[in-house]
Amino acid sequence: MTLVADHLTVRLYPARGAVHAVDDVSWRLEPGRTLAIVGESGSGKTVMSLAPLGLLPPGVSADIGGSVTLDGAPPVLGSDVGVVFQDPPSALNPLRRVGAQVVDAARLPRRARRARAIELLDLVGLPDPARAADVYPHELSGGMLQRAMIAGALAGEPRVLIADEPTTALDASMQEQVLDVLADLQRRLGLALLLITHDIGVVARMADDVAVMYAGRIVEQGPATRVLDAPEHPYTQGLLAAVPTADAAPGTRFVGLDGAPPDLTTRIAGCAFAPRCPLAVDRCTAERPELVDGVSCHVRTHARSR
Ligand SMILES: Nc1ncnc2c1ncn2[C@@H]1O[C@H](COP(=O)(O)OP(=O)(O)OP(=O)(O)O)[C@@H](O)[C@H]1O
Repeated sequence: MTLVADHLTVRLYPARGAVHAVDDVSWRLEPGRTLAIVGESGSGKTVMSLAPLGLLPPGVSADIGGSVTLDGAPPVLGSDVGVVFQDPPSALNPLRRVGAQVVDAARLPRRARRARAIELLDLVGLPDPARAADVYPHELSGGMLQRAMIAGALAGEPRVLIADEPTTALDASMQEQVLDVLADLQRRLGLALLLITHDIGVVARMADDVAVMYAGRIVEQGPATRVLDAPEHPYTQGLLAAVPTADAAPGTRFVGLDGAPPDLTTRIAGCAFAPRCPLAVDRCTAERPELVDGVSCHVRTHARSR
């Protein structure tokens, strides 16, 4: 089952005004593959991934244009697509046992719930799953909790897992463990993984393909090896400039660039990166570049066509 975003646009309406959070992005995610979404904070990674499933920031409404479909139909949260959030302690209820929360997304009769929770906790490699099911969240380490969150995301037997910064809150050894669990599950269950990350090490280790977002748009997209080893968009080059990429360890984060991303309350006519771009020419501020062979840049496209 292939998850496809087709000209997806998301406009958010917080209490005042509108935010062009996602602006005409398209991608495909095949079973068993990992697509990493990278880009600075605020570039739209989370909204792009979650808004089509009805998951919006609190108090915000949205207009969604284009589509996200799984084999042609809108995906159902839980049973088609599971979501692993960034910060397990805040995503879990401290007053409910871990096992009960793990099976929230599964429609099961009461007496089957504990056994299923234990099965799921075992699937994600928790050493004593029966005990883990009966404890409260504060009794588990951060890494264990994140695994429990992954177990919960799998309760509805989804074909796709969206993981939003799944290792950011963890120390280095826990990060490795959680990535091992994700890679292992993917192999065993044939899951497709949409991985939102700031971490080049995570991209290098996990991703088949990468989409680089800037100001709600995809500026570069392609096989992870190509994008990491030979980035073409000036923004991707800037992101990767200061770090070794080939065998970056998990925990190696993208560096910030000088300057600030644009205000997304107004629609940008040209290339959103033009004001910060060392290569920008007049055309860049006037006309939005298309994504051509995986790169959305007038200067690159022009250079290639010569
Ligand atoms: N609650 C909100 N109210 C108003 N605007 C919001 C809200 N949440 C997100 N946005 C806007 O939507 C845009 C996309 O945000 P999003 O969270 O998807 O970015 P992100 O790339 O996932 O960032 P991060 O890496 O920090 O999670 C940003 O411009 C942000 O300001």
